[in-house]
Amino acid sequence: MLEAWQQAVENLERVLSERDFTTWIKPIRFSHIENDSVYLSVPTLFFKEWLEEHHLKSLVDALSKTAGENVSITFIIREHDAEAEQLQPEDLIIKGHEENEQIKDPSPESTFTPLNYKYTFELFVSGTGNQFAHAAAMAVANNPADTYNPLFIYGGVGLGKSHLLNAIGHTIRGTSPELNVCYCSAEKFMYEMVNALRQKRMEQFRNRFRNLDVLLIDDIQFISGKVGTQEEFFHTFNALYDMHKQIVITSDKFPREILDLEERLRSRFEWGLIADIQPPDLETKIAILNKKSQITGIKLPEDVVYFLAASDTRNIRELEGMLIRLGAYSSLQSVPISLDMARETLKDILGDRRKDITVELIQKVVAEHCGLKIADLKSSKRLKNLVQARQIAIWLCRDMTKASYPDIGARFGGKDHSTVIYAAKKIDQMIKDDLKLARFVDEIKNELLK
Ligand SMILES: Nc1ncnc2c1ncn2[C@@H]1O[C@H](COP(=O)(O)OP(=O)(O)OP(=O)(O)O)[C@@H](O)[C@H]1O
Repeated sequence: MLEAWQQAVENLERVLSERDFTTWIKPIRFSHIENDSVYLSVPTLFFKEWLEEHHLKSLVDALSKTAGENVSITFIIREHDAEAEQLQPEDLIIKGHEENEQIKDPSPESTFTPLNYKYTFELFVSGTGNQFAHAAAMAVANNPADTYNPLFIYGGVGLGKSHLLNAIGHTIRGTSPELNVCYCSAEKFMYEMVNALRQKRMEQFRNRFRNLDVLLIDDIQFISGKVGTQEEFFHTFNALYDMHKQIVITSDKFPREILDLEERLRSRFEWGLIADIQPPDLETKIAILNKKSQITGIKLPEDVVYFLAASDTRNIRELEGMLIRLGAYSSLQSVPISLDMARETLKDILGDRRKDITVELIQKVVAEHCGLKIADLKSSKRLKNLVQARQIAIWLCRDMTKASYPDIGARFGGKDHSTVIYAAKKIDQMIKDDLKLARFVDEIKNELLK
């Protein structure tokens, strides 16, 4: 069986990438056979779990082939892998690991994660919610280590943190190509560290990170609860900070809210400037959509831009997702993007969150917002403010509920369905022409979606 194993390893070397083979197969040792299973020893628990998840099938296939029989494999952890044991097992577990090329590349000479070419300042729309973080990022990009250090950017998912971090990197690389800039997610930092430990090249790892001019670390909340990674990052941080090198960190939480983070790291994150990103308002969402539609070439009519911007999207990534979906649908089905098509195509995405919204709820919230009674909305009174409130309520019912036109008409005091269509169209038009009204309607929508 030992010979079969050696042959299997040789065969695997031919089919796997050099990187995968060196990293994952080479360190495996044949141990013994017990109860019809081949026992292979590996350096760490992390290694064992990784192999089980990613390479077990190829190992079993390769060994069964060379052994001429079906074999099963059991991994055991080698004793006395001293350096690797410095880390706690829970510190070695990579959660939600993304299998992209950069993360997969653990070789000593692996480069840092490349910057995303789409995430530049030119393509970032500054608006309410991100203005402060945007300005802080620009200041740091134009004067690294001379303004805010560290710069800590935090905010909810998909609101542009990575975009700003990459933009800082692009600007510095453009203006000061001599500076050594590293963009790296906290997850990748940990992953590289684990590999360095296993391959006994911690010195190389430290030299790489501690000789940078600019360290851009994305999603630092990932190191929460990971003791070994926090320790290493602490020393990296200190080394860079003491040498007046720029550090920029992003997180989905304020430093104090990151659980299981050592106090000494937490306080360091607060040494420089903390800038938050809040969800964008309607105008910013419209500007971002217009920018993305320019970049992607997916042309959106104005009413669709408003429809997307005013939808209850939680973040910009989702907004982009909807744009891409409309673009794909339009090109695959050869239909132009229109408001009706957008409603239909996105109903699954938007529908779910709206199932609790009823005509009655809309009437109540609109009446409250406009200082009217629900009965006024249902009446036939023609006072200007009343007519507009009624039309807004009807428009919201069409947009946010599944009620049909006749149904909506019936619940607004027995109006016929052409009145409902007219009201909805009127507001469609007014929203395009009157930003104040658009904002007002958006406020009511937000209230309904709370
Ligand atoms: N102000 C903006 N202008 C233009 N595009 C933006 C803006 N904010 C976010 N985006 C876009 O939204 C998408 C998500 O942004 P990004 O990945 O930077 O979010 P994030 O805050 O880092 O999210 P996560 O918490 O998931 O890491 C990207 O495609 C980005 O280009």
